[in-house]
Amino acid sequence: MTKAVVFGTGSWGTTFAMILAEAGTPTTLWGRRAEVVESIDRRRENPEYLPGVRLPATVRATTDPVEAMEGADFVVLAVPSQTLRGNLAQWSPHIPSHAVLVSLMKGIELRTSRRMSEVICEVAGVPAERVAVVSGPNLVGELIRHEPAATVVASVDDEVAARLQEACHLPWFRAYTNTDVVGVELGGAVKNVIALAVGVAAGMGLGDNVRAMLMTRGLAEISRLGAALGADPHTFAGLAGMGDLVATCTSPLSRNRTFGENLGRGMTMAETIAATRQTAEGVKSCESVLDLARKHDVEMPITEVVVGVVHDGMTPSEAAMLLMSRTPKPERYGV
Ligand SMILES: NC(=O)C1=CN([C@@H]2O[C@H](COP(=O)(O)OP(=O)(O)OC[C@H]3O[C@@H](n4cnc5c(N)ncnc54)[C@H](O)[C@@H]3O)[C@@H](O)[C@H]2O)C=CC1
Ligand SMILES: O=C(CO)COP(=O)(O)O
Repeated sequence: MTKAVVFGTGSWGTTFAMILAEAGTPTTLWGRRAEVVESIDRRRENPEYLPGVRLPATVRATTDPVEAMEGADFVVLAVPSQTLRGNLAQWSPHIPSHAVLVSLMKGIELRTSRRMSEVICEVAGVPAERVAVVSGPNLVGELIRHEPAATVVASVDDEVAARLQEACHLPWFRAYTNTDVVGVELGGAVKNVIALAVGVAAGMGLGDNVRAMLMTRGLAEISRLGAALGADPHTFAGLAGMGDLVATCTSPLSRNRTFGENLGRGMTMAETIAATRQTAEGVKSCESVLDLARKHDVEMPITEVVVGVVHDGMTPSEAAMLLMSRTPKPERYGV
C-alpha cells in the first residue's frame, strides 16, 4: 500500500495529509511542536491551524522525522519556502531510497533564486525524476469544507506524476498531471507577488478595473519570466497559472492578498507582519522573483513596485503612479 509523510503541520500540510488519507494513502504528519503533534495524533485535530476539522484516522503525527519517513513512498514538503534548505539537509539522510519528494511550497529561495524543486534536488541529491510539485487554486479555507477544487501534480516523469495523482485524487479534489515543473512552480510563486499588489490596490479603495489590470498584466509578467526559463506557455493558462492567480487575487482567504490589503490601508510593515499569523510567501519571494527576473533580463514592473512597497518604503500611491506613468507600449511588448 502507498504511504506518505507530510513535513509541516501548518494549514496546507495538514489539509494535504487529510486529502491523501481520504484518497486511501495512509499519511504521517511531521511537526516541530509536541503539543500540535499530540493533538493531531490523539484528538485528530490541529487546533492551531484547522480548528474544528476532524482528520481521518489514517493520519498519524510525530515529531520524529526518522519514524515519520519509515516506508514512505511520498515525502511531501510543506514548510515555509525559506526554511526548506535547512530542514531538508537534516531530513535527507533518512529519506527512503525509492521515495518521491513532493513540494507543496509556493516560493523562490532568497539569495539563490532557486525554485523549490531545484532546492530539493540539490539538498537531497536526487534526480528531477524523483521530484514532484503540487500547485493550483487550493485555498485551504475552502478545501477543509470539502468544496470542489482542482490542482496540478507536476513531475518531469509523467509516471511519477500519475502515481501522485492516484494518491491524492478524490471525488471533490481533481488532480491533473503536467510535466512542466518550471511553469507550475513559477505560477504558484509569482501569483503571490501579484496578489500582494492586488491587495494593496484593494486596501487603497481601488476597484475592479485596477484588479483586472494587475491580474492580467501580472499574468504577462509570469508568462515572460516563464518563457525566459523554458516553461510551456500553456501552463500559465491552466490551473497553476491563471487558476491560482484568480483564486488568490480575489479571495479574502488569501494571506498574500490580505497582507497587501493591510499595507494599502495604511498599516506599517511592522503592524502588518504582527497581524499575519500564517505564511505569506510573496513577502519574501517578491525579492527572489525580482532577482530571478533580473538575472534573465525580464521586465517585471508590478513585482518591482511590490518589492518597493514591502521592502523599500515606497508608498502605495507612489507605486500606483510609477506603474501608470510607464511608457505606453503595445500589449504584447516583450512577450
Ligand atoms: N494555506 C494555503 O491555502 C496554501 C499554502 N500553500 C503553500 O504551502 C506552503 C506552506 O504554507 P502553509 O501550510 O499555508 O503555511 P502555515 O503558515 O499555515 O504553516 C507553516 C508550517 O511550517 C512550520 N514552520 C515554520 N517555520 C518553520 C521552520 N523554520 N522549520 C520547520 N517548520 C516551520 C509552522 O510551524 C507551520 O506548521 C507555502 O509555501 C504556501 O505558499 C499552497 C497552497 C495553498
Ligand atoms: O496558494 C494559495 C491558494 O492556492 C494560498 O494563497 P495564500 O498563501 O495567499 O493564502
